Amino acid sequence: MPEPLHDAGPAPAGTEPPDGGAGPGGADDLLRGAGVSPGIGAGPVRVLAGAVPEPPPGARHGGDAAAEKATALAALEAVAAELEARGEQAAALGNKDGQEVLGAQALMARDPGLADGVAAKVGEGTAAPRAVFEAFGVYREMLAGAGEYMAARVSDLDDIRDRAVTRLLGLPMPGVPDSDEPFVLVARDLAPADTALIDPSQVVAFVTEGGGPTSHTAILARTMGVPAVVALPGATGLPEGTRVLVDGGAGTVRVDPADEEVAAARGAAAARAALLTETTGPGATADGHPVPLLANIGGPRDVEAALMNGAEGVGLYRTEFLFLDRSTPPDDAEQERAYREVLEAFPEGRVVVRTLDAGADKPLAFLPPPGEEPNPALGERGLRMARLHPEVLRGQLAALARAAAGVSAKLEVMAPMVTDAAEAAFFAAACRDAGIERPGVMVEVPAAALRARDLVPEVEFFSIGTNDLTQYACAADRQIGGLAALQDPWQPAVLDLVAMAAAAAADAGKGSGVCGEAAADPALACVLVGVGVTSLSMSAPSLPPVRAVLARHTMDQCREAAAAARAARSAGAAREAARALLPLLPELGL
Ligand SMILES: C=C(OP(=O)(O)O)C(=O)O
Ligand SMILES: [Mg+2]
Repeated sequence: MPEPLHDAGPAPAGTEPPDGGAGPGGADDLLRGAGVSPGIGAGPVRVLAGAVPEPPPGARHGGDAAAEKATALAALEAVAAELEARGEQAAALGNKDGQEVLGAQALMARDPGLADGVAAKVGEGTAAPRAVFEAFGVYREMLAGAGEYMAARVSDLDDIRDRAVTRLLGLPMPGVPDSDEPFVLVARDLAPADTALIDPSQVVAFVTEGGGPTSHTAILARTMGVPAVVALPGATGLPEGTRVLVDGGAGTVRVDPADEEVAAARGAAAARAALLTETTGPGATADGHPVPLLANIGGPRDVEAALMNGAEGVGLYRTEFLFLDRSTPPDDAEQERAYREVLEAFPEGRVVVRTLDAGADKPLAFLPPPGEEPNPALGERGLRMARLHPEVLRGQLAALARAAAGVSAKLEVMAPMVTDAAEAAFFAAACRDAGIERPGVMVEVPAAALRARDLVPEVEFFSIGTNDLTQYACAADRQIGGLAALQDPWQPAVLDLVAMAAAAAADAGKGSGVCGEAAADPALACVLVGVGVTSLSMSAPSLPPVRAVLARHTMDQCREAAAAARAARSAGAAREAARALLPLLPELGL
């Protein structure tokens, strides 16, 4: 294995070395990945099954066509019934759209034309799994060629086909597994669609092989308050049902933990949580500089956690999270409802809504990229996608303006993936045309940070997205777990870019917040404040530790830590230099 060059980021993933003090069960039982959502979760492993293999072409059945046909049709009926049941589960979780999509899928599975196609293939001697696969193929081609809207339904069809083929081949079912007890969800990676139906009370932790600290899995886990470890090689090799103890702060997974170890870990987590509730009220440094602490949310269902953790408003409403599990564009009334519900939850507060960030790590079936993209993160996403579909942008802005009418919360709207002043001006004009007075932009492309002075006159505020800013500054795809050490916002280059954006905003008398995951690291939060950012937004469970740590440090301490971090030559050295100047909260392990 090559010598690691980057001392920053999580401990190298893998099994702890023999001298690592692995505790009961031996060294081999402690696995290490990157801890991305703190907390303790213990339970049996349930593995999210990977891709379903294509049944081999030319596979023939044994000669009893009638029995083979009955088997194939029974599999389709079982899939339809299962989809309906999942639809009811989704409805019980308040996800009516999910229920609609699943209901439509159940209808497709029962389509008489599809059954006829399967029967005809079986009649020709084709084995049931292959017959189902080929019969779906005919529909697939029809849909794919029937315009953009229908093409988006191909993935729904593929899902039904895969479920039926899986049953017929006797393989584990794709998608989030069912379980009659809370479990640890283990996966190669979690796609947005996989997570749409997760019931947070059933999943006690996430463990994935892929994904970096800013991947979708990490963000989702933090928002849900579920402990998570990503970038853990071989995680999906953990046998189904194995009991594990996940420490989402330390990034470890203990296999077959002793009961006392689970109890001790839970006790420590509870003590830590109790200590954190001692600092309350609006965010501020020890010497009274206000630093509004806002929440990152993905929809109305995250509001409760935001309020419970004392969010002063919303700093990033990721609107694309509302629509990840559907293949049709949301209608105006539906959007307005989802926005108004959040605005009403923060009377007099600030609510920053981001327009759809479709593409790359957040694909939306109803806004597919116009062509094949070898590098989706560098492709059509965010505002670029909105420029390709101006009617979608206009519809969203109009729904936002209507939602804000008559509510006391202050609506601000920002665009993702903005590169230059012309794009910022385009977006601000679209907002103002819709009656939105406070347009802003995310600064998450290095070009936008480098030329922040050109962008700032066009808008009312900046919100710095350190997840993408780090990805692009360090040329390290945030989806790739193996690059976790380079996806570290402590990289001095990233801190320099943040400082440039913050300075440009301050000189223009405007605010600049950070809404990337960097804001959730208490020490880095102090550094960001010292660098000049004026508010911090993060997933709700991260608010108490950041509030507590900020309250222990003066603005001067933050500035000194920031200067020391920026003077360092690596992410690890920057972290160390800053921490040496920040007493933090050692009693909390910070
Ligand atoms: C907040 C950000 O946006 P997202 O993670 O949704 O891309 C970011 O890039 O830092
Ligand atoms: Mg981003």
